[in-house]
Amino acid sequence: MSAAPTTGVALAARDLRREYGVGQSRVVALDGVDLDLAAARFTAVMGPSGSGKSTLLHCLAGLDRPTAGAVRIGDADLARLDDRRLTRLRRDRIGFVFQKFNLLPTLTAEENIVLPLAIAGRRPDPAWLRQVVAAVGLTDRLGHRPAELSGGQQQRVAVARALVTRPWVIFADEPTGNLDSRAGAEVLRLLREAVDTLGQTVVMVTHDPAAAGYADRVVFLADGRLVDELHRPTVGQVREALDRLDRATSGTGR
Ligand SMILES: Nc1ncnc2c1ncn2[C@@H]1O[C@H](COP(=O)(O)OP(=O)(O)OP(=O)(O)O)[C@@H](O)[C@H]1O
Repeated sequence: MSAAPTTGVALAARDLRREYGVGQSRVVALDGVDLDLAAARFTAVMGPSGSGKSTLLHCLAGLDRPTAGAVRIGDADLARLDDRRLTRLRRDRIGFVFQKFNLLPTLTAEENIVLPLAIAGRRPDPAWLRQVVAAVGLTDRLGHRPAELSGGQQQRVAVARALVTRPWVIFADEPTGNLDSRAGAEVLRLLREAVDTLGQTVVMVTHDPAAAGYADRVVFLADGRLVDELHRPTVGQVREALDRLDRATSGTGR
């Protein structure tokens, strides 16, 4: 497989649909989403509850298969991969940061960070590992287990774990949802720095306009469709766009 793209389009979705259930209980979670994400950019996905943000993230990241449509990440067309290849692509080429950190409690911070490499049977590149650990500010905490770290430090371990494989794309689902605003800001600065200094591509779902204010681009979903987007927005502009969306979707029953 090729190296992570740092220019051009890192990820492309075409006419993405995801339906759940059948008959009366059928729900159209994604209703024809087209999205190109530039490499080495930070994109935030926002929208009202139930608008399809998590479904979109899961389909883009190969955690869920869309009902129809295509997703390309780097040189891979996800629909063409069988389950084994998709699992390998997720392990080697995609980084994840979840709201609930998802660290293994019995492993130290360092062991958690290198876990994706250990699972893949690869050794960490010592210089890269040092750079990642220094970037997340955890050099003096590497021997601690998650329970001995603050929430913000645990999430920084999770960001380092996502960075260590040099993935094509890091997907972050509400990464600051469990953090106070100061720890949340540290994690967001870290993601921003990964984009600016390492050329990392990051996609983040968030409800928080302040978090979206760190992004290069914010796309807005409503009823499973992309309905608006902002480039390099201020937090105020994100709030205004969400207010517009609330007014436009109120009364639609979602
Ligand atoms: N496994 C599932 N089975 C049935 N319906 C589902 C399933 N997952 C999601 N949905 C439905 O699909 C729609 C989109 O859900 P999704 O979780 O993607 O929205 P969201 O924008 O992430 O919401 P939130 O902000 O509340 O997390 C919702 O109507 C939801 O009820």
